[in-house]
Amino acid sequence: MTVLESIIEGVREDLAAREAATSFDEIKQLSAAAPPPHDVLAKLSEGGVGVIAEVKRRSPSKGELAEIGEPADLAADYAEAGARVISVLTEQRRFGGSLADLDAVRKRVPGTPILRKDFIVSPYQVHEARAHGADMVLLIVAALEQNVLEALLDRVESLGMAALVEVHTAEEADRALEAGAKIIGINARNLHTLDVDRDVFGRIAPGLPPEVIKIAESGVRGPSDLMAYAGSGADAVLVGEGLVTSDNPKSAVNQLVTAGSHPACPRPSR
Ligand SMILES: O=P(O)(O)OC[C@@H](O)[C@@H](O)c1c[nH]c2ccccc12
Repeated sequence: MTVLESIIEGVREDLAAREAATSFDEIKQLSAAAPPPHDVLAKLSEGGVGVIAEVKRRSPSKGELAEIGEPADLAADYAEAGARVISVLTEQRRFGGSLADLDAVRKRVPGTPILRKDFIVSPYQVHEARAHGADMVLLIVAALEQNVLEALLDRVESLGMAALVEVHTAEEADRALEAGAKIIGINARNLHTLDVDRDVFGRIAPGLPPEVIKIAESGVRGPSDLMAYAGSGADAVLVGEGLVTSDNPKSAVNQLVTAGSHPACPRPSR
């Protein structure tokens, strides 16, 4: 079993427990009653290279990353420093996240779009994300059959949310396009082995249509990595570890935001 498969096994067990407590009909009603979602697509199209800053407590590759006191405080720092979207990991077993973290962040940064970062395998989780105030969810191509990917993408868009469709290979990128993805995240980390290869973005992104929003995920250590991804056509970078392990996450975000809006930074092609 690969790392991805074993994570998903745990996710399905935890999901079954939540489904037993709150029915699909109930979670649908809760999602319909939530305040309307932010327009993530517009936010990511603002020009320059944006920063998606992640609230990440631990990771399967590194274990405990940082003692994140209050995720809401961290998120407030990210937002004040100019992050366009805040990503909150809600997977519990490997990443130490929770829907409670999502709730806390939502409450603190009402004006900033939030990405629910989890291993989404069922429409239940999409409604759950919306019910807890998320504006965007992650859909990992490697984890989903094509028909399931397409059904989940439709579900996300029908709720007015955006999907970050994650790929790691050119074949997965073709599947993402086939499904109609508008925002594609190219993850430098292989979720089967956890190896990071920062060149993956530069190999795949130039082959994507210009209108697709391209996000470089993982392995960003600072402004020079952002500039390199920008040179290959990134609209935004998604950063976790480099921020939570920094002495000053707020200034780390600020440095990335400054680099992404600097005149010398290559512009996205759209
Ligand atoms: O901590 P990093 O290397 O900056 O990476 C952030 C983000 O890309 C990473 O957390 C991630 C990308 N895709 C995922 C899928 C599931 C869980 C986590 C992820």
